[in-house]
Amino acid sequence: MIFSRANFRRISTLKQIMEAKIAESRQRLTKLKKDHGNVPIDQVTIDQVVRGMRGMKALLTETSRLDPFKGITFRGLSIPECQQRLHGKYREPMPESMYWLLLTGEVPTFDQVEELRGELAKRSQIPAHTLDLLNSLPKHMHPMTQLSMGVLSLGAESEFMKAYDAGVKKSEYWISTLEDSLSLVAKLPGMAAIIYNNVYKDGKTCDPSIKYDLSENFGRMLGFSDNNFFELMRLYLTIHCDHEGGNVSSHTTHLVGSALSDVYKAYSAGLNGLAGPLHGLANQECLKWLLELWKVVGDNAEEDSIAVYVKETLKNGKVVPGYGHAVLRVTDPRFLVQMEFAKKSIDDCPLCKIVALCYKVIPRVLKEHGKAQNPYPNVDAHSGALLYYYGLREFEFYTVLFGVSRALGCTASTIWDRALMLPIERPASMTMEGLEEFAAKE
Ligand SMILES: CC(=O)SCCNC(=O)CCNC(=O)[C@H](O)C(C)(C)COP(=O)(O)OP(=O)(O)OC[C@H]1O[C@@H](n2cnc3c(N)ncnc32)[C@H](O)[C@@H]1OP(=O)(O)O
Ligand SMILES: O=C([O-])CC(=O)C(=O)O
Repeated sequence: MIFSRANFRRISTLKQIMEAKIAESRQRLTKLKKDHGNVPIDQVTIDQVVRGMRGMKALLTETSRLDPFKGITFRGLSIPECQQRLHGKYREPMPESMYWLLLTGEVPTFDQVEELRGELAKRSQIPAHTLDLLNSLPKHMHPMTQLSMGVLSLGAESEFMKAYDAGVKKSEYWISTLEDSLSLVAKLPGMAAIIYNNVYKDGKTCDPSIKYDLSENFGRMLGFSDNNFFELMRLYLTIHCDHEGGNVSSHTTHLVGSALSDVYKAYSAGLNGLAGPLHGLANQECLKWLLELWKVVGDNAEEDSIAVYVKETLKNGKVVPGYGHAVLRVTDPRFLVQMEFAKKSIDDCPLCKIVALCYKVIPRVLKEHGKAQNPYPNVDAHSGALLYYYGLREFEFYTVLFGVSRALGCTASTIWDRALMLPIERPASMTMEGLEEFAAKE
């Protein structure tokens, strides 16, 4: 069943709740700027300027917060708390509930999740020009390039650009940005499924149904029918959705959006950052690396043979994918929750066993190697093994799943950027000479 725009119904509750929250947050921000605008919160060092601004507090992001030792909280809720409070009638948390939480800061009621689920289903139809574009792309083009192009093309229907051209007031930009964001989030699973079926299957994709939630519809469009796979999708799509504002995909979306580009352009840019091997592409790289390791060490791998393989990777000047993090200094809770999922739901998965063994060995080897600030696994170290177990084995597609999920956080943040009327982002840069002058003064 395809849902037409004629069925379009405004999600009045979501908008009303957001309106009230936004009014309150605007007052808080105005007071903060007026009364405390000059309060220093950080000191910038030369090291931070030349080392990717690591740890520099420079962005306002409301949707989530990352603690180096505790990991991510989404609007104050940890991953286990999200599992307890956002699952609806399922075992794992629903991305629809997570989106409501990110947008409003509140855990939704059952009816509110239903309202959002229905609204997203209604908006899921992909415009003909985007379909034609996706169907015209060559199979050898990386799925992330295809997704980014598809998302960019959706901008032809941007409600924000129409509102901007019509001269809508700045204080109302968030409303059309919410419209665009809901449409983007709704269409992403279908676009991802089209890319998957075009590149790896016979090009045929089923339509989403109002009967199912976003995760089950997505799973079915990818050709799966196992309830455990749908549960994995729920978990995957919620835990990858946001990681505060400084990561490459979220920061890029924020930066491009700050120039008042529509959310399709901003998120397409964010996806291009997610497609880098040090960021989201690490999940594909990790599975590739694990499969090669598996070939070498076999089903009954020993810790020693894994250590030898890891040392070889390091000797060749490569990073161990799925390990290390720019902020985290402990094992990523997103890794742990996936490991828990494997223990609960999967009887015999040789790759998951290798992942568990790697978790014993790699931190020790990386510590000995002495370079990585964080020798522990991140989210990407486990996701591929689970997807592979359920039969989603085309690992070049994995980052597309990440992209479907990250849209929740990136669009929610863009709406809040507009709601709080944040200005264009424009930090200062320095020449080496300028830095040397500072150094000389010291
Ligand atoms: C969803 C996500 O984006 S999670 C991250 C996904 N990326 C990966 O898993 C790729 C592997 N990991 C890495 O490359 C890094 O740990 C990053 C990119 C995640 C973080 O980078 P940084 O903050 O610069 O890490 P850090 O400060 O620890 O780096 C110090 C040194 O250790 C090295 N290092 C860090 N992690 C690793 C690793 N997993 N394997 C080998 N070397 C590593 C860095 O390359 C760097 O080397 P250099 O001094 O020769 O340049
Ligand atoms: O926080 C980061 O830099 C990378 C990361 O784990 C994410 O974006 O999910």
